[in-house]
Amino acid sequence: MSSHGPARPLTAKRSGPLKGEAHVPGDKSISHRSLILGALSVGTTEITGLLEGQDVLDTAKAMRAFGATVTRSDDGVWTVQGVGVGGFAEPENVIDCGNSGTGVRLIMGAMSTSPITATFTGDASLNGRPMGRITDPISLFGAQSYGRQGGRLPMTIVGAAEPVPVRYAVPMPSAQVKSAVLFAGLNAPGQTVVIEKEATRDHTERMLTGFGAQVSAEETSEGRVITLHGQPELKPQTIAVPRDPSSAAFPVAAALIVEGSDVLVPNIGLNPTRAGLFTTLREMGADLTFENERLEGGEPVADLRVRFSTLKGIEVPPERAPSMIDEYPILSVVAANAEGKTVMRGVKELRVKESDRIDAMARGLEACGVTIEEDEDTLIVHGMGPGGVPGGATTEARLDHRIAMSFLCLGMAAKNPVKVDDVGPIATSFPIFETLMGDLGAQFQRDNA
Ligand SMILES: O=C(O)C1=C[C@@H](OP(=O)(O)O)[C@@H](O)[C@H](O)C1
Ligand SMILES: C=C(OP(=O)(O)O)C(=O)O
Repeated sequence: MSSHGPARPLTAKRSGPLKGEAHVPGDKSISHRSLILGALSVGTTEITGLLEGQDVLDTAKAMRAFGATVTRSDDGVWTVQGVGVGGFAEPENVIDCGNSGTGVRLIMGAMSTSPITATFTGDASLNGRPMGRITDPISLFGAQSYGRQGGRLPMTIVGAAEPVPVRYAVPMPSAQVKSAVLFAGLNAPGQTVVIEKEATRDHTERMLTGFGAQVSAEETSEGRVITLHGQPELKPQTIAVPRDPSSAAFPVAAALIVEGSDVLVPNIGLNPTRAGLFTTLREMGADLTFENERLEGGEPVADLRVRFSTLKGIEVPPERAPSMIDEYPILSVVAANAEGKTVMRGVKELRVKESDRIDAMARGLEACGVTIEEDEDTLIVHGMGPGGVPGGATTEARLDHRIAMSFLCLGMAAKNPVKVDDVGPIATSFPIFETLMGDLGAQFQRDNA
């Protein structure tokens, strides 16, 4: 059972050319961080373009539970009146982060160095995901945690009353873990140091600097070493959230595989730690150009112009994985429509997302007639050429928005319709997906229609 109500199936049918502009919602990573850093500032932060998906709404609710005042105006401007670093109040009830790994992990980090106790839970997907990757480093600051077997939610965190600063090498490529440690370090005296072997998305570092914290990053033989000076007074900011490249990935991919398509996806954040998919698609031969490249709020932004293309399979360099980690499901759909095989290695982190994304994509693609090879850390898709995927199956979303959206895109180019058993989870990150794709020309059919 999901916690978002009864399952809502949707079928995607082979669609005519996709045409027009796709205005995708705000960046999910930056939206969570805007709310949390706003709550840790002294004064009022103003946010435009916030992603109003369920994941981010759950983080807004959590920030209220920790004592911040979070409001939305009728024209969609969000304000957060913060309580300052170390100012979190103890929540009166359980914090439900829904489907959001980013939400729960960043908030656990942020509260773990305050003398308060909070209990966290989520939906069936989130309650199955590993939290040891957060409880290990926060225990070094002095926090305690009590969760289910295997470090799973529901979990109670007892924040450190007298936190000490930490030096921590993140054992897996994870921006969530890095960010949780940095947020914990905010309320520890002295310098907290986080080391990452592979660079992951750097929104936390950029935004901490924007909010007035002293943060520096240095490339060394150990990897990227990030140093934060604890107990700053964070200054409220005015934030314009760029549009999410991970959401842009869906109309971009659909346009590449649906014959005759020509789509513009304006104002997309192209932070290099996020843009790996677009590099990969170009290597496959995609007609994808960046127009009007510019800087907005310190982040590179461009309009993406994409046209249907005949693509070839490639080997994706494993070191690129962190910069496109959420895009492998949709890349595997594009790969199924390319000529030759696409090899994706170094992707075992996909197994601990909202679902085991290697298994979810492999089983769904196989059901649609695509040949797959996989091991713990690898997914290989044998392409069937443009429009060559047979389709004609029902695929499982497994409470995972990106799996649901990927299979709908598959259906738009397949010979026979592809049904997704539950598209409810799409509302966590891309609530307007169905309308936006429909406006471009995607053919969807509801069960009762
Ligand atoms: O920090 C973030 O905002 C995110 C980091 C990534 O997770 P990991 O840190 O688990 O790789 C990504 O998958 C997630 O969608 C958002
Ligand atoms: C992995 C994702 O999100 P989270 O970890 O925040 O649930 C995602 O959005 O693809």
